[in-house]
Formats: sequence, structure tokens, C-alpha cells
Amino acid sequence: MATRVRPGNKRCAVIGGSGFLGRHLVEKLLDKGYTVSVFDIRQSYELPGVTFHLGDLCDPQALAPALRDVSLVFHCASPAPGSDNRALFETVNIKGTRTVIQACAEAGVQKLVLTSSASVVFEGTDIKNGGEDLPYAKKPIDYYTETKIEQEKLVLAACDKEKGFLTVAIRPHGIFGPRDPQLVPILVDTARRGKMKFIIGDGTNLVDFTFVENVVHGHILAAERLRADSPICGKPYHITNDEPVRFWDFMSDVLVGLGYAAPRYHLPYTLVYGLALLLWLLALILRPLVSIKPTFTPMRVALAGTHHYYSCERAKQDMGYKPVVGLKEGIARTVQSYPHLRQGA
Ligand SMILES: NC(=O)C1=CN([C@@H]2O[C@H](COP(=O)(O)OP(=O)(O)OC[C@H]3O[C@@H](n4cnc5c(N)ncnc54)[C@H](O)[C@@H]3O)[C@@H](O)[C@H]2O)C=CC1
Ligand SMILES: CC(C)CCC[C@@H](C)[C@H]1CC[C@H]2C3=C(CC[C@]12C)[C@@]1(C)CCC(=O)C[C@@H]1CC3
Repeated sequence: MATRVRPGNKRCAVIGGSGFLGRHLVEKLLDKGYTVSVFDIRQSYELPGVTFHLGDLCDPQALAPALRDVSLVFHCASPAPGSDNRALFETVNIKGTRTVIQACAEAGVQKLVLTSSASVVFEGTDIKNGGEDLPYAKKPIDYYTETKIEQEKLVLAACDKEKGFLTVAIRPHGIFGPRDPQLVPILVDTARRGKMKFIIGDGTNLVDFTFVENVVHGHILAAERLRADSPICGKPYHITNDEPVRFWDFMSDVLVGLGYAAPRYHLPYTLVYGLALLLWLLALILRPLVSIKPTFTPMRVALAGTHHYYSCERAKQDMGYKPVVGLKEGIARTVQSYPHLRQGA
């Protein structure tokens, strides 16, 4: 174990800092006077006050220079959730997270904040105002979720007040905002291919979508409240917009804001889920011959057709969390940030 870095120093590292959430987090940390080391497999921007370290988080030698003299680490790297590469998820999310914990210990880091996901409790059936006491999914719906569960368990179990190494996990849900590479681009691509005409189920299911700045706010609050005498040590926290919305209303607001038609026709949930499952199996069987990437994966269909919204009462109580940007404003700012994805652009 290395000498502990001076507590409270304003140097931190963001693993996955080139990504969507990571970059928003880095920008806010800079605003708050931190100097930031970004560790990622790619560099997607440059900013004064940020040092980039390129490497794979599974490689302890590559990680070490990024953690030098750093007291606080945010770990928000992951393979894209839409991938079905089980080996990659296991390597990065499980083995890689063990490596991150070990590297933190060796560098004398005192605080580790993990970006987990509210999906760690989601099994494809309704969750209404779910608290953090819900059990982890026994049958996770995909490899992403399966490995996010193991990752969260590893990080929370590593919390050790005696050794002065404190951890916490933030569980956001449905992050959206400017530069998101997933939600809006996939939605628009599906609309452009004429596949966003249908509502899966009756369209009344409520879901949390969380504006990226609220997720960042939750991470920084957690980091700043993480002390040996704080109740947040070793615990997971839901961070949402605290405004559950009908899944299909949210999709329609984004689509209409960008000039596309809102979905109108209803399809039964079980039919679409069954078809998505069949297509997924077919893609698996044919993988050695041809690569099929279905838009409607079982995970996406389950997310689109069930209730899944979460209580963030615990974050409000233990760390004074309150969303800083409302859903309506978040949607407006998101839509405005994608001029190139507008209908006809
Ligand atoms: N986008 C969403 O709706 C949600 C995301 N999350 C979690 O938030 C975190 C951030 O997600 P996003 O910013 O949306 O994803 P992103 O794909 O934009 O960012 C992830 C970053 O991790 C990096 N990365 C991947 N593998 C790496 C490796 N082996 N070594 C070093 N860097 C690596 C990527 O290059 C990328 O820059 C992830 O942990 C994800 O599981 C949780 C809930 C919802
Ligand atoms: C094709 C349409 C039915 C859906 C298009 C939008 C979807 C791409 C997104 C709607 C909900 C999103 C979501 C995630 C990814 C993008 C969506 C499926 C996550 C799986 C990202 C990672 C997580 O941890 C949970 C997210 C839940 C919501």
C-alpha cells in the first residue's frame, strides 16, 4: 500500500472520462476547481486542466500514472450496453474493476465513486418507485446488467474505513443530454428507418430518464460527502430526475422536438418481446456466418414496455440530493444540441 494522498486535495481521476457522462463530469469538476486526470482507451477532446492517460483499465501498469497523487477516483467506464460481447463485459466490468480497486489501493487513493446502474435490479418486469433495498436481479436481462451487478458488489465490498479506502455506487437510469451517443442517435436512426411508428404495449408505462447534469451532480455530492463518519460509505444510491414519465411520451417529445412523427400504433408487449427474443437467438446462432444487430433487442423492448422508476429518497436524505435540471428543460436542451439529427438535416 502506497502512502495516502493528502486528504481533500483537489486532484481526481475520471476513468472513462472521454465518454458521454465522463466528459460532463470532467467539465463540472473543472468548474469546481479540481484538476483532473482522464483515463480512457480513447481521447475525444482537449481541455485546459485535464491530463489524458490512454490505456485499458484492465492494465494496472497503464492505470498507475493516472492515479498518482490523486485522492478521489470516479469509475464510469464500460463497454456500450447495446453490445452482446459477453467476454468483453466480463473482462472490462468485472476483471477491470478488480484491477481499478487494486490500483487505487496501491496509489493511496481514498475515495472511489462507481457509476453503477439502476438496471442492476431490473429483470424485465415492473418496478414502481423501487428503493435500493430491492435485491439484485437474479436473472439479469443481458450481459451488461449481469456484469454491472458484479462490478457494483466488488466496489461496495472494497469499502474499508480501517484502511481509509471509502467507496460508494451511483445508480443512474436512462441518462440523456447533449453528446449522448446512444438514446437520441438510436431513436433518430430507428425513426429514419421508418420503425418508430409503433408503441409497445398500452403506452402508459412510467420510466425514469435522467438529465446528464443531474447524474453529474449526484456523483460530485457523493464524492464530497464520502467520509468515514458518513452513512453513504459502501452503499448504492439511485440518482434520477425524480420525475417518472411515460416512456412513450418521452420518446415522442424528443422525436417531435427534432421534427419526426410521434409513434401512434399499438403492438402487444408479449408479441414484440417474443419476436425480439427469437431474433436475438437467431443472431446468436448465425453469428459465425453473419453479423445481425437487431434494433429491438429483448432488453430494449423490456425497457420500452414496462414500468421502471426508482425512488431517490435515500440520496435526498443522506447527501442532500435534488435534481438541478427539470425534465422539460433537459429535453429542450437535448433536442437543441442535435441540429444534425433533425428531420431533413
Ligand atoms: N447511458 C446510460 O443511460 C447509463 C449509463 N450508465 C453507466 O454510466 C457509465 C458511463 O456511460 P456512458 O457515458 O453512457 O458511456 P460511454 O460509452 O459514452 O462512455 C464509456 C467510456 O468508457 C471507456 N472505456 C470502455 N472500455 C474501457 C476500457 N477497457 N478501459 C478504459 N476505458 C474504457 C470508453 O472509451 C468510453 O469513453 C457506464 O458505467 C454505464 O454503465 C448507467 C446507467 C445509465
Ligand atoms: C428503439 C426504441 C424502442 C428505443 C430507442 C431508445 C433506446 C435506445 C433507449 C431507451 C431507454 C434507454 C436505456 C438505456 C440505453 C438506451 C435506451 C435503451 C440503458 C440500457 C443504458 C445503460 C443502463 O444502465 C440502463 C439504461 C436504461 C435505459
